[in-house]
Amino acid sequence: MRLKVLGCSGGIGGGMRTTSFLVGRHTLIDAGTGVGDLSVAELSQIDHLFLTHAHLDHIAMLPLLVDTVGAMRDKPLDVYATRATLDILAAHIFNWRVWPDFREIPNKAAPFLRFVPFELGESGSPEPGLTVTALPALHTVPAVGYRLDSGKHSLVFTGDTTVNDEFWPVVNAIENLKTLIIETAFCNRERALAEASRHLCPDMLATELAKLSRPADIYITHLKPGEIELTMQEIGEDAANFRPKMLKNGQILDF
Ligand SMILES: Nc1ncnc2c1ncn2[C@@H]1O[C@@H]2COP(=O)(O)O[C@H]2[C@H]1O
Repeated sequence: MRLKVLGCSGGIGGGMRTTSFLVGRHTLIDAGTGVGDLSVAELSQIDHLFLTHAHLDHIAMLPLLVDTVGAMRDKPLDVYATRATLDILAAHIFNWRVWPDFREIPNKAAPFLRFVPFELGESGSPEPGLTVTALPALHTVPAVGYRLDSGKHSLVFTGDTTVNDEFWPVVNAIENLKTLIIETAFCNRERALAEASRHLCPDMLATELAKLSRPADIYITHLKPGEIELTMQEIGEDAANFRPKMLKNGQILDF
């Protein structure tokens, strides 16, 4: 199975895109600004969107996606997230004020958009050769990470999270773990902000990675613009033995 990074930055500008991964041809993980780089034909092929949480940098393109391709498709776009996250989207985005409620357009019986509750620990298979499982995450709003299992290897994405002891036993039990994409939003100088906004800084990342008991290729995501180089330098110092690499926009990861 193939994952293409459409966006992995903690902000925008200068070619940066916020979080979205295309998995296979029909599945998205999060719908940040990177989704806008797909062609209309590619956008129309998206059948399944798994959201980690409701923050704007992870959902920004969902309203535009469904409006752009809805009429070209013969089935709804299914959005999988916890009930808590779906409730936030219903109340604050698809509320007819910020955006029309595409769960009722063109009609409730055959809508362009469908919400599918997908809770922590739940697994689903959106396309052949891909099983998605929701993993624990701790953020300022309800959040999950995801395990993507091709049957051969698993790739784990933390989503936005801070220090979380519940996450690591689940990851350590994944026998076919190949890749871990983990966030580090801020540099060490911004530790107070990392704690307030429930993210990680390099020092916290090192504490977290010490809980990983399996070998894995480790990629860093969600670096905030303006402190990318410093944060990666600090990661190189604080977590050197894990050889973390910076995840890049456009990068392809096979698993
Ligand atoms: N006190 C705060 N709590 C949460 N987020 C904050 C705060 N101050 C600034 N932010 C920013 O708001 C952003 C919301 O999205 P993120 O969680 O990616 O990252 C967060 C921070 O960059």
